[in-house]
Amino acid sequence: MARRPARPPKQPLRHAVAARMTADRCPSPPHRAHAQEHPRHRRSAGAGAGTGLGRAVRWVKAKPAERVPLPIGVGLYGAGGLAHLAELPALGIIPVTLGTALATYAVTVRRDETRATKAAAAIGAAGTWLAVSAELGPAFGPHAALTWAYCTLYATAYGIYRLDHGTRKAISWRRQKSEWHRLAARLGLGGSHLLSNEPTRLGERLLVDVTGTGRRASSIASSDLAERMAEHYGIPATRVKVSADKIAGRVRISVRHRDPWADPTPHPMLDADSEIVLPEVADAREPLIIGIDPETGRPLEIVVWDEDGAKHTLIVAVTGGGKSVLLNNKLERLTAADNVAVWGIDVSKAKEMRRWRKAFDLAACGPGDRVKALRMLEQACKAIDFRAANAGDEATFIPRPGHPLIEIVVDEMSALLGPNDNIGLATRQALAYITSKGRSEGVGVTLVGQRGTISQIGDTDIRTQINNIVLLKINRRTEMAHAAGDLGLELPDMTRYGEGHPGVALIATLDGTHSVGRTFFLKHLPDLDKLAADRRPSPLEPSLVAHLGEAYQRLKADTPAEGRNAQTRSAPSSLYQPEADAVPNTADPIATRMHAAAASREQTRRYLEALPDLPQPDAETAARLAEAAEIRRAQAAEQTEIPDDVRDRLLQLLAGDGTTVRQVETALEEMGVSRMGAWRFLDRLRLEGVAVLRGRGRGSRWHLTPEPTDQPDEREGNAA
Ligand SMILES: Nc1ncnc2c1ncn2[C@@H]1O[C@H](COP(=O)(O)OP(=O)(O)OP(=O)(O)O)[C@@H](O)[C@H]1O
Repeated sequence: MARRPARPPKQPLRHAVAARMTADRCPSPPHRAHAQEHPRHRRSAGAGAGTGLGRAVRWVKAKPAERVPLPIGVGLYGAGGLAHLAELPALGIIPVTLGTALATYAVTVRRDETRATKAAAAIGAAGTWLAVSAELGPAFGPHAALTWAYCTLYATAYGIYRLDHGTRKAISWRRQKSEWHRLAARLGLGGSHLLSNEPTRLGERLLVDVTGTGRRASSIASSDLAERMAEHYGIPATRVKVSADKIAGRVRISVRHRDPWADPTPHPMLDADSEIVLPEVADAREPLIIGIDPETGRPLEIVVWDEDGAKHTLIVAVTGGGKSVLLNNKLERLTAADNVAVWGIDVSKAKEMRRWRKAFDLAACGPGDRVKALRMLEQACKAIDFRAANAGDEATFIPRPGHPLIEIVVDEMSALLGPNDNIGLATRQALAYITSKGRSEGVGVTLVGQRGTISQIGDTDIRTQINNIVLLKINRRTEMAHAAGDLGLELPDMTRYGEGHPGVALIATLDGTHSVGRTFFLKHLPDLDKLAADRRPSPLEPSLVAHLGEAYQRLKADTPAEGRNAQTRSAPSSLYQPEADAVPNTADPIATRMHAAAASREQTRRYLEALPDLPQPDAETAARLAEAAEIRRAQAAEQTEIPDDVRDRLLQLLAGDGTTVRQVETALEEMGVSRMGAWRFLDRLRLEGVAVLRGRGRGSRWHLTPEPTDQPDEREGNAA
């Protein structure tokens, strides 16, 4: 059996520690002082050790940017002397110099034109010196005047070289690298190398190669390195962020020397000197800018729509964490967009929401508007069904002017979704439908509250459909897990990140990306009034308006006076009669559950039926709305073409006693026409004067338009 080689004897601990300490103090580049102890430096330190030339080489290599030109200067002077001794012809040197300068310029100009010019100029100057000294001798003139001239000119050139931006950068980079080596030894990262160091607005961002440390980048990122660096710089631990780079063996370290949250950032629309400029007209298809990352100066953005459809967003923070300010920022952008119809709901105090409502398509503001909010959500469900049935070639709804994304914004979500009464139940059901089906039909939801728990959101079915999670100031890390699930454990700790400042927001998406920044300071009510003043709601597509019908028009017309009695439209509590629907206590648990479900459905139905209707608009408004609806209907009919087979079938149905809409829908469904399509075809026939609707409500029927009566002959003929 092969014997394993004997292990070398273990070093005494004292020697090992002494050797490590010497190595740890090692600055870069390597030096002889600890070459014996530091194996990685032994090779380089040994080269040329002891000889004068070796020492000179090491001296130059220690600070190459500063020292390389010095031996070049001496060498060039010597070369001038040799050229004179060898009696080289000056006229031969000049063309060689010119050729070399041109070749150098041509090779380097593509990479960096300034450097190419400087290199060509340096070669030209060196060639000129060689030519002059070959001709005259370097010590030509009284008191070796040519030598003095050379020294003066070279010293001047060296001074210019030291002032050059590139030289200063190289010197500073070398210093940073050697400083990093000293710091790394103190941080337990001996053997690591600085790859880059970029200044940021608040400090610096380092990229470090840690392969030489023998540790994995991920283990270094999750170690206490951030805290130790913060300790070194004397700053809060939250201002140092260490993360593994996407290339293995590298870590990224961001150090914010300045307090990022010291000053609020005014809203760009209210600040003429803002570094971020917001477009006057926003576009829902682009991320909406709601703040700024103070470290990079990059905008803090939130996505409301992408190619996969509308995004549902959950915004969570403790009281005073900055929810309203963030929401104001989002509403400002949504109402500035010409392809978004905002439906705002806040059934709590709704102080801020009331300021924006004139720019909303629909709004429910205040505790008395719970029923209205429910009706709005029901309309959203109808809109989803309608858009799904009339999508044409669009797999996913694409927002554009006159065909807008419907963004339902619910502030104080627990007030709307939390109550366990029948309105609460129906509201949660409607919202669960919207969040699960609305994405591809251009209906998005924003929910705002203090916690991301099911008791606040109301339903797991709603919670699981959220795509964007926005976290502001929170008290406990578990709150992040409530809002973001497992993802919450991987995100920056928002209990500490903002150092207690409100408005510091983390925006995370379910695919794992996140960004952090601070919202623009948009809080004061007069500022909201100023911004909302000229904003008008984006209109829905006319066909959808026609489909939603009178119920939508009434919601639109319902603009209650401020401070209306909160009780006027609240649910009559007497309707809830648990005894009436008592579930029989049977031994079969499935039967008991079925009974309970049926009783609950029945209660909800009775309750909703008994809810008072929204107030009727006044006569003038009603006439205006009816006229507008009629115009839109006529426009839709004008754009409708009836295929011949459908026209024949319709004429058959209309002949005789006429037909009901239901009969037309059923007949055309067999021909692949949607319900909405059936309505449009009937409207088209009416526009053409072929069909007419008689009667109202359920008893209404469509008939062929009677022939004109002022043709007595024909009538008589017919009668005959
Ligand atoms: N981006 C910000 N920059 C500076 N200060 C901010 C910012 N956001 C919020 N604040 C400060 O925090 C305070 C509370 O903000 P906000 O009203 O938005 O919190 P909230 O979470 O909505 O509170 P509540 O739950 O009580 O309604 C504001 O009055 C403002 O002074």
